[in-house]
Amino acid sequence: MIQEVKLENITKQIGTTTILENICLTMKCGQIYGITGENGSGKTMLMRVIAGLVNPSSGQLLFDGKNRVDADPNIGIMIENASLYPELSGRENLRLLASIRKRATNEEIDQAIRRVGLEPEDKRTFRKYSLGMKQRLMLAQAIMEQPEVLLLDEPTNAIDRKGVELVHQIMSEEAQRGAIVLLASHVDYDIRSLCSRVFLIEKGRLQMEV
Ligand SMILES: Nc1ncnc2c1ncn2[C@@H]1O[C@H](COP(=O)(O)OP(=O)(O)OP(=O)(O)O)[C@@H](O)[C@H]1O
Repeated sequence: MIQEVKLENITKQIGTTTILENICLTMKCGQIYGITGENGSGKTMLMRVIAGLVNPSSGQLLFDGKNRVDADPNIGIMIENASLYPELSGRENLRLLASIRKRATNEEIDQAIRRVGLEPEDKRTFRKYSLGMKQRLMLAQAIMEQPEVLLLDEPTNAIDRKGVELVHQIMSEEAQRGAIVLLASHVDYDIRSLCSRVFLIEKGRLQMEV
């Protein structure tokens, strides 16, 4: 398990626009961290940089003091617009994604689907899922490989009340397992009830602890 993820002066520029500016952040295993901020403030971009989906323009991202290549961190990410195949069932989608890294067995995939309150045997295609079901499946995808770092971008915005409690429970369980959990959310309740530390991002700058 990774003990610490450290961001040192992470900056991301696209063209002449600075999207993230000198972000410094240290996250420790077993903790849930929150990031809140207005639309367009940089929350999703920060998640993408930590996940390795986007390279920072400058600064360092260290996993137990090592760069990504040397540390090879196991990162789970739940992000808006995740591309799942509309014509495949939930289980088929996750099996396809799991075949890339081969870290989760079919049994572990089914377990993750059950954990989010869905049914692995459900034959319905992803296209026919409700918004909340889609979001649950994306959470199952994020946790199925037992990640060391779990990044959740607005994980509850389409989920019903009972589902929200379930998502909170899963996040707590993941932290108890030793994962570093980072949650981006506008939902005050999510942030306050779960996170040991909460940061505010404003125009790409990580401001203060709320
Ligand atoms: N590929 C891109 N090219 C140019 N600008 C981008 C790109 N991706 C994001 N941005 C810009 O970066 C800024 C931060 O976007 P980001 O999606 O990280 O915001 P956010 O805090 O997650 O917002 P929301 O709460 O709406 O999800 C925005 O101004 C956005 O327009």
